[in-house]
Amino acid sequence: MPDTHSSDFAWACLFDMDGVLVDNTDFHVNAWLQFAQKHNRPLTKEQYVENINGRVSADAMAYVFQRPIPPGELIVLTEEKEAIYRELYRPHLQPAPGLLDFLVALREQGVKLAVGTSAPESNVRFTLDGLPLRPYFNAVVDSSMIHKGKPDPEIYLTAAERVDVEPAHCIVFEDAFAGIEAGLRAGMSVVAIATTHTHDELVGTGAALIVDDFRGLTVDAVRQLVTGK
Ligand SMILES: O=P(O)(O)OC[C@H]1O[C@@H](O)[C@H](O)[C@@H](O)[C@@H]1O
Repeated sequence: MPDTHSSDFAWACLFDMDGVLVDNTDFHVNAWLQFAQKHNRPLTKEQYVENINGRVSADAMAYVFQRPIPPGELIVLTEEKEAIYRELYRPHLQPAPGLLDFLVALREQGVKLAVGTSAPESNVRFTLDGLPLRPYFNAVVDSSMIHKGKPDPEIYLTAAERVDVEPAHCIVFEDAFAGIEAGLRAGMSVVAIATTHTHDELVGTGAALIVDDFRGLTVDAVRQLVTGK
């Protein structure tokens, strides 16, 4: 019997990490607030969501300290903040609801899978090897591999290149405004996950689908975003 669901071209799903593979936004918020307080810098949750969420550490730290941070200092400050985050989140580390079943279903259909994250490599190891999720993915792109962070499209364009799928045939899964913009600017369809933002806040971002988590998704529903069927 012919497979009516298959597509005649390769397609890929590119996943953001924080807030998507894991529902950890509150832990990042608390880590940033603790970190800022320690350095006597003013920072609120609202400022975090607007200016830091989903962005690479170079941009986040420049926002917190209101100045560009030289490379050596950036490494030290980043690891200080991320150590606080990992300590807070470690006891709660778990995949987002429905994620594992969804990844298995995609792999069974031969869909290429990649991660595109603004996180540093230390947090990628913590999450992808800690769960472990790395075996599901054909490629992982983190902040050490790119020049410009989200909302620039570089992270997702690099991920598409690594899995050898053209951008128009890629679907990005994102929770952050900066990440949604990065996916759209890369010429990709975006599925927004309503973890950091509410469903209502995500309406009007340009995301093709908005879901609470992966339990509401099927391979067919996302395939339609690239095949247009
Ligand atoms: O959402 P992504 O791209 O996985 O981003 C990771 C970054 O997300 C931010 O929200 C965190 O505050 C950072 O510390 C983290 O590195």
